[in-house]
Amino acid sequence: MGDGGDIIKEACGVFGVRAPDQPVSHMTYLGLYALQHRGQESAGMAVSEGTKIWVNKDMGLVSTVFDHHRLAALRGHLAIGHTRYSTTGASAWQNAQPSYRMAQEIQFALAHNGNLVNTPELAQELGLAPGTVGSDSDLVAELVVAELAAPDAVGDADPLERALARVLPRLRGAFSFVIMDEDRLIGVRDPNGFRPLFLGQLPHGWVLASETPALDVVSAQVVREVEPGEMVVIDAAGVRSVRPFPATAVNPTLCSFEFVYFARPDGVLRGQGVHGARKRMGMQLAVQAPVDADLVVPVPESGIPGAQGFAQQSGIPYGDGWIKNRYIGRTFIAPTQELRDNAVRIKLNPIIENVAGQRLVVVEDSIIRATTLRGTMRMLREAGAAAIHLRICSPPYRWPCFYGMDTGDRGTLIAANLDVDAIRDYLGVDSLVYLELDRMLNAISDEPSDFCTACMTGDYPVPVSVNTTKDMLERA
Ligand SMILES: O=P(O)(O)OC[C@H]1O[C@H](OP(=O)(O)OP(=O)(O)O)[C@H](O)[C@@H]1O
Ligand SMILES: NC(=O)CC[C@H](N)C(=O)O
Ligand code: SF4
Repeated sequence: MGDGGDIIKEACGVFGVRAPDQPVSHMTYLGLYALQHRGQESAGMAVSEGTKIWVNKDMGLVSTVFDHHRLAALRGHLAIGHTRYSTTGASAWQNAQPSYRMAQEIQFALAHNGNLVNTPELAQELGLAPGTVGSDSDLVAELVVAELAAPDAVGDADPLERALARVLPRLRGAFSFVIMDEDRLIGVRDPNGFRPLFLGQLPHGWVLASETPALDVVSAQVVREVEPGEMVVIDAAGVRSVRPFPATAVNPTLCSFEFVYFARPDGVLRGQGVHGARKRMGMQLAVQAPVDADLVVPVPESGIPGAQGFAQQSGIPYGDGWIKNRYIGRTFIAPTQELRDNAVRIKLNPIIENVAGQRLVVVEDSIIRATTLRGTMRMLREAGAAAIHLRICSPPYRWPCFYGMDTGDRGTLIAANLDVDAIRDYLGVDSLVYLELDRMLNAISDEPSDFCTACMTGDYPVPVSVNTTKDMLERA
């Protein structure tokens, strides 16, 4: 199980709004707050007042970084924002987003959800000295600057759009971008659409966001998803759709783990409610692996809909096994194994009267490095559970993700190193069953082939290089 020094992380959250005469920085704050679960390391926003773009970002949660005074100073009609989980580049202020540049008298800022898989090649093409940029996202800003400065760019009617049209097709991997200049809001989704991106409408404006709950909180109507391989340009004239990628590159493979864990359950992806999909995963588990038991309990929080589905399908009563401390976020983001272990103990405390003497079905969304379940299963045994039957709403997570989740090396992934029986013994449970892949995909969608499943199958939709490391741009 590795040295425990790697961090398992998930996708970032992006938000953008163009709404003249509206408090766009406050709206961005609300949107980022709704996307906090996608990134808890740093938060930032860029706001345009028409001639200048102001950037404010810092390490920490959205509510830590921004207060009323900071927001009040950020006035304008256009803003983008970001909540970060680092996948390329250290978790440090200089890699916080949005990235801002001013080149050839053109200002722009960009925020990125996803992870590029050709970062070393792109950095080499640019001839950047090591350490010039730390993250793949900042590298994209540098690529745009280089195109703005290209001799044949001089005099172009729209240098930024021209630069994007030249840069975007060179990027490989996962990227949902929100980009702005002084007056335009731009959204881009990679040809695979690994990470979500939605377009929403206000009475007098437009919004882009990683997930639909971020549109809900600013009272924007969901219009549609930005399509894989699409760029939307939003200005005073409305929304314009551009296709910067060759049609042959478009191959929709949305991250299936968005449905399992990343996305908020109150959101909708590909027209499917996430809560409903998780519930169906639990129902499928009950069909695949029935068991005689007294109570179905979820591992809060992402295991809850699956446990509800398992209980409904099996007829076994549903109950609470733990109380979750409401002041703690997601746990596997802490930077050391010791902190992660402690976070689990602080986050979840068993309800002894519910579990003592009971034969339990415990439902969880996923096992990555098993920090959560090692802690929570120990708690259940200490609380006197008579039996523990563990059911997981996804297949074993055996392969690293290179598309926006930092799973370090394979040594950190428990299912890459132990078979299911050995994991059952490691966790000290009576039985352990993972949901079969087909059942998981059928629970998600009527079109189950249109998803990335690489971390469960090793089948990577976009080829990945084994030479990429998180600090590849920062090494001297
Ligand atoms: O096997 P692990 O390495 O522990 O990772 C998997 C666990 O991490 C997540 O919980 P998290 O606390 O991040 O979020 P949640 O509150 O949404 O369940 C997930 O729901 C699993 O419980
Ligand atoms: N998880 C993400 O989407 C991260 C975005 C980007 N790769 C970064 O590390 O900042
Ligand atoms: S490898 Fe897994 S986590 Fe990464 S994009 Fe694919 S399905 Fe999602």
